[in-house]
Formats: sequence, structure tokens, C-alpha cells
Amino acid sequence: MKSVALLPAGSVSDEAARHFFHGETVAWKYHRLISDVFLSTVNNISDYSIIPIENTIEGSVSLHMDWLVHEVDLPIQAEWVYPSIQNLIGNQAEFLNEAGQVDFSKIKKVISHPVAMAQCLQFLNEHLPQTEREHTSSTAEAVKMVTKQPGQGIAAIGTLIAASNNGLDVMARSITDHNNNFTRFFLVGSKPYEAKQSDRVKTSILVTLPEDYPGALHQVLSAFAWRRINLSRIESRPTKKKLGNYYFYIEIEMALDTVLLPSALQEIEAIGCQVRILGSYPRFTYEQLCN
Ligand SMILES: O=C(O)C(=O)C[C@]1(C(=O)O)C=C[C@@H](O)C=C1
Repeated sequence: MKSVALLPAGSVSDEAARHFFHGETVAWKYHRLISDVFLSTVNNISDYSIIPIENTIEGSVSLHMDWLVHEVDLPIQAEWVYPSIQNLIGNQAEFLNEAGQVDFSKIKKVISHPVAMAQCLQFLNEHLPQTEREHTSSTAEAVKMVTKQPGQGIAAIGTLIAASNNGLDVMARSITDHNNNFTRFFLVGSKPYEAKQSDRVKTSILVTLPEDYPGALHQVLSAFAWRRINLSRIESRPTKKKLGNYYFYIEIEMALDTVLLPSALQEIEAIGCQVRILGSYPRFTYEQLCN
């Protein structure tokens, strides 16, 4: 049986994990903090960790990217996407007006994970413009905190499962800025994930340029361009060693052992760049996992 570390029960990660591992027997290891999710696999307590890495509305989850790159050396073994559906959750009785309807102006504070909150800004700005906002380590943690502080006027943004697990009401459903809101998850760990196959394979690399000289990034990209290798994402992030020094995180739409890719990477190393392979892994669409 596989053991898998992830954010708490009722988080979006939990929903996404159950969708990905549907039909497999898994021992779930829940952790409050993403650092502990990573460390569980680093310390061989779990086979894999589940990491939310990118969101349609919010973009990269920087804290998680930084852990993946700077703090651990855990290869990416799979990628999948899952819809992030967020809801406004609380004890409805606290916020009713005389007509028996929920009056959002009675809410004193809204709490949630910063990425989840950022996905609901239009709703918050329209319905709760003056309300204090506070961040938590996950959406599940936010919903749990509401039950620990009854009568304080606190509402949380989180999943339907978290509302039902904690006996709370859903006061507004599906409040993200648009409905086509997905989060991309990585499965990381040292064991290859072989239970499901996909014909779509990706490779993630980090490229560090030797120094800041004109055309350096152009040279890197041209190694892929003339070989007609498709890139699906490129992002610069600070190396954290010197202000103004960056590495490039690049996702390539092919497996590492595909004919042209090793020579492209050799060419990039030959111009003085450092290349680190973060993983070559199957990717699964939402629809693929639903079938
Ligand atoms: O807090 C949760 O529910 C999480 O699973 C974390 C997380 C994230 O870090 O991106 C995952 C998906 C949602 O987009 C919002 C938050």
C-alpha cells in the first residue's frame, strides 16, 4: 500500500488526491504545513507528497515552488489538474438578519489560504469589502478554525467537504472569480509512479545562467526552438543567493529520453548553464482521470 503525505483532510489537495488515486489503496498522512508534507517523503515516512504548484487565477504557488527547488531533492513523478471550487463557510445562524437571510455585513473576518482567497477577490470585494481578511495554512485549517471560535463573526473560504466535516453551513457556493479555475498538482517522491499510464509526458528542468550577459536566455531557448521542442511554461525565480540572480524553471512537452532532448540539454550546458532535472513524468488531464 502506498503512503501519501498531503495538506489536511477537507483541503483542495485532499479532494484532488482522492480524484487522482481513485481505485488505489492509499494510507493518507495529513499535515498542517506544506513543509511537513515535503519532509514526510524526505524522511521516508511517506512514499509520495502531493504539492499544489500552480493555479489558473493565482499562477505559481511560490512557497511550494521554492520548497521543491531549494529545500528538497524529490523528483516529480506525476502531474494532474483538479478544479478549485471555493465556498463561503460559517455558522449561518450567526449572520442572519430579521428576514432570516444571511447578511454578509455581519461577518467580521474572513479566513483562508492566501491562494484560495486570491481566487475569490471579486466576490470578497463586492460582498465583503470592509471585512478583515486573515491567512491560514490551508482552506481546511480555516474551516476548522471557525468551529474553534464560535460567535466571533468569522467565516472561512473552503471546500464543501470541509464544511460538512465540521458541521458548518455553506453561505455562498462556488465564489471563485470564474468557474474555469483549476489547480495543478505534482506528485513527488523517489519511487516512480506506475499505477496509471498516460501518453502525455513532460519534463521539468531548472536552468541557471552563468552570468547576466546579452542574449543568454535567447541562447537557451534557441536550443529548444531549432529542434522544434515545445515548451509549455517558463518562469524566472530568484536564486536566493544574490539580488538580481535568477534561475529559469522550464517545462518541456516531451520525455527526457526522447531523441532530441538530451542533445538540447547538452547544448545548454555547453554554453555554461547549469541544468537540473526536476523530473520526467506523466501528466493527466481532469477528463482523463474521470474516465
Ligand atoms: O488549502 C488548500 O485547500 C490547499 O490544498 C492548498 C491550495 C494551494 O496552495 O494552492 C490548493 C488549492 C487551492 O487552489 C488553494 C489552496
